[in-house]
Amino acid sequence: MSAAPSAAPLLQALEVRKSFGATQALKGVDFELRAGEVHALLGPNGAGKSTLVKVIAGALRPDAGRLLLGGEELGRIGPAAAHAAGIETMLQQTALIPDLSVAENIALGRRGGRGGFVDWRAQRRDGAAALAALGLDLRLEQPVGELSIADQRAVELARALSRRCRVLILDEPTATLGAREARVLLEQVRRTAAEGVGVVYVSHHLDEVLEVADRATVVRDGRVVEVMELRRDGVQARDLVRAMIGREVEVAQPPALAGGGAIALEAQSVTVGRRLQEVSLTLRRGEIVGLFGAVGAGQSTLARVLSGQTRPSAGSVAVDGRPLRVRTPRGALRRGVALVPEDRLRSGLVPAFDVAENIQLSARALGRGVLARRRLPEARRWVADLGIHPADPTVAVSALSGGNQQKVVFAKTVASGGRVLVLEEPTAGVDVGAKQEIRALVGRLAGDGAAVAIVSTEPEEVLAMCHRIVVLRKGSVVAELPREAATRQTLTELATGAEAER
Ligand SMILES: Nc1ncnc2c1ncn2[C@@H]1O[C@H](COP(=O)(O)OP(=O)(O)OP(=O)(O)O)[C@@H](O)[C@H]1O
Repeated sequence: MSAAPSAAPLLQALEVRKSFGATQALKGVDFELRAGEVHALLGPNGAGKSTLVKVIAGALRPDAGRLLLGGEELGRIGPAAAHAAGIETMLQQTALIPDLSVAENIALGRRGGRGGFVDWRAQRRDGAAALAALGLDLRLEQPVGELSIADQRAVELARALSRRCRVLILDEPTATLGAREARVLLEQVRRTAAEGVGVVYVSHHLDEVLEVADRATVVRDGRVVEVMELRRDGVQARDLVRAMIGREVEVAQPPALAGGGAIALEAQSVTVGRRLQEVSLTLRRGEIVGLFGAVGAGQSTLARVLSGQTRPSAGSVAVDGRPLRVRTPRGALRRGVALVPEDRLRSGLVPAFDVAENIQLSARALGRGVLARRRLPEARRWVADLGIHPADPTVAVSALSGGNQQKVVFAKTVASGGRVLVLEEPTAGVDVGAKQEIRALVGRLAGDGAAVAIVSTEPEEVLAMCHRIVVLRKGSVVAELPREAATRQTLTELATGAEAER
């Protein structure tokens, strides 16, 4: 059943309003999704994208407005009813059961046959059909826990298809994937839409959006500012940026190297079990070094070793010439080493505390906090520098959108006064405007003498920020190159070993 995008709306949201206390997250939003289309939802951090998809998925009750599915009023439904109506959400973390097989996971959550009996044969047939529709060649008996993250995502798509899902909501679905796997997933998303599903695609990755989506609705400050046709010739990322933030954003260039600073950090023959083998590396003051690799290549383990949070099984790390023998983030901070981890939940944000308190947390733990009366002005500076929204440091962090929480994590770590900064995916989930602000700030910190390591699976991230790029594959360093010698292509080839295979 291959369907071209049809013009009649499959899902309509009309005049949807939603407030949280004084914050009006949605100020009367109209949104329309057609069967068979991939429809991107774009906007800066805090624009209201997550709020809108939660309303559509029945997870949040709107204050006003209507939802229609196939022309019929959905009313005020909860998550279970939305699901039963054919509206599914794929979360950033997979929602599969690792011990169950591919077939069982695909069948999961489906109603049994008549009389409650599960018709296993029919389910296997459906499962196989869904996998085939996505172009997947997986064994139905294989436990899902043995699959790569990329294949697990694909099984989730197959599950949505086999459930006859009508609306599928994807929120940053490639977040945990490397570049090559992300492309495969985008193709599978297209195939899902080709089966007649309406796909809502929320992402800050504009190149992915241009590749996968037919249309985009751009939201800013709780309102729709534009609905764009993306399949027309000549639509480029910068057109999306202009619609999202109302101005053009310059492409960041790495800052000029401050000159051969002293060695701040030195790793020698670091090995961690089978995850990292004999990695040696130096970081100089004033220098920004990229640690680039595909997901699982070892760069996250290296980040934890460099920041003193994982002890290597062999080899050593020295900071300012002295061995780094710490185990906790606080211990590392005492030695001036700070890690901004990718996972905000592990990064010690206290949701109930306000933005200013969170920014001060690490510094205070070290006895370096600013005086109480200077706390707010200091926090206001961060809020302005990074464009944290809402621009009020007394708001609880739990009330911030995901991207804005990421900015607070960043501010908190940098405010702790670290001189060696290990930043994991520092701009993941933040909008294009804030990306440039964070990149500019990292450049200033290096200019002031900090040594910075940027850990990323995204070529753009290291190309935009770093003076030098170290490429890892399967736990080893396979190349080290100056920024001028690196391109997206060379980095991807080195990281995947594609070059070696040719
Ligand atoms: N549970 C909540 N309590 C209070 N305010 C909230 C809550 N959830 C969202 N908000 C506020 O509503 C606004 C919209 O947030 P939303 O999460 O929808 O933004 P978003 O566009 O998804 O952002 P991001 O790109 O950062 O994920 C923001 O100002 C946010 O701070």
